[in-house]
Amino acid sequence: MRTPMNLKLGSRKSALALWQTHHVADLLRAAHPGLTVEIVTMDTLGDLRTDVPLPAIGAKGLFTQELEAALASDAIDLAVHSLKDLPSTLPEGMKFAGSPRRASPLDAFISTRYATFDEVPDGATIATGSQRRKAQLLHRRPNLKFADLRGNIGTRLEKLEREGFDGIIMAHAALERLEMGERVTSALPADQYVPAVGQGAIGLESRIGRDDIDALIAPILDEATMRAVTAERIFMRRLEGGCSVALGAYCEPAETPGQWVFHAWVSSTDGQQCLHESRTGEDPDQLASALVEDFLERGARSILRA
Ligand SMILES: NCc1[nH]cc(CCC(=O)O)c1CC(=O)O
Repeated sequence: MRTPMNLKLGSRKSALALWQTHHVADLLRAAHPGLTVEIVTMDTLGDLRTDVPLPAIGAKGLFTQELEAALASDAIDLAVHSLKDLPSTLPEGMKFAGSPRRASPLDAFISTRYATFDEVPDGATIATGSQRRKAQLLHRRPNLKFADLRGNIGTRLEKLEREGFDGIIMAHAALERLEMGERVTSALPADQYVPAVGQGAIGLESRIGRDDIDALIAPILDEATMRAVTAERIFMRRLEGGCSVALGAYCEPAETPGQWVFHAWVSSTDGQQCLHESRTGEDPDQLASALVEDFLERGARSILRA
């Protein structure tokens, strides 16, 4: 098989995207001494429209489409995404090629006033751009106020200070990767605040038929991460849930070897109508399928529309 000697990785330009792409480049160079890696950066629709809340833009693949066009024309060989941003159904000719080892999947609470989310008093204002996070917080604390929060990680931390929010919620992995882990006030437990599908994982995307790329990336993929995120994406695909609905799914190894726990969450955007369950079993895909069928029977579709 032909191994390309110069590999072109496609990336967004944000600090987090670049960190993740450089991480993939380092892993690939370590696995293939002599390989040269070039990083091609581009803006996506989601980067350009920072003025609008994400659900209002509405398009699928907000952070991925431009990179997919580059894959289609072989301008890049591999696109490096946050897996969370990669839709469950990809454009024709594209595939989810796998993930290296996942970082923290958790949501982080960041505040200069309160040590934990539970200490935040009624009436306080929490900022987040995510419908899922808002719904999960509101479910427990219906008297909180919310503000929208968009932009890259640095911008969001600045807004916490400048706008005087009582707290913000962001992905723990993003702060860790950017060496701002000390900014995390406390992490929200995954069984209560079920993370987004794929959160904390890098998602590699390639053009179907590039067997050379499959062979090249095989040594840097992580089996346990891929079993978990593949199951989470099964759950999401069946519900057609994108980033603008309150849907969470997180699969992790159980304490008993060979067992997995699948945490699932579907709710209305105000968090009032909610399906929430953690189930243990041997096969992540089967846990996802069984849970999603149960949730559909219990009205998941109408709850997500509410
Ligand atoms: N759509 C935003 C987005 N996409 C990926 C990450 C963080 C990294 C990750 O979750 O893997 C974020 C920021 C956030 O959720 O706070």
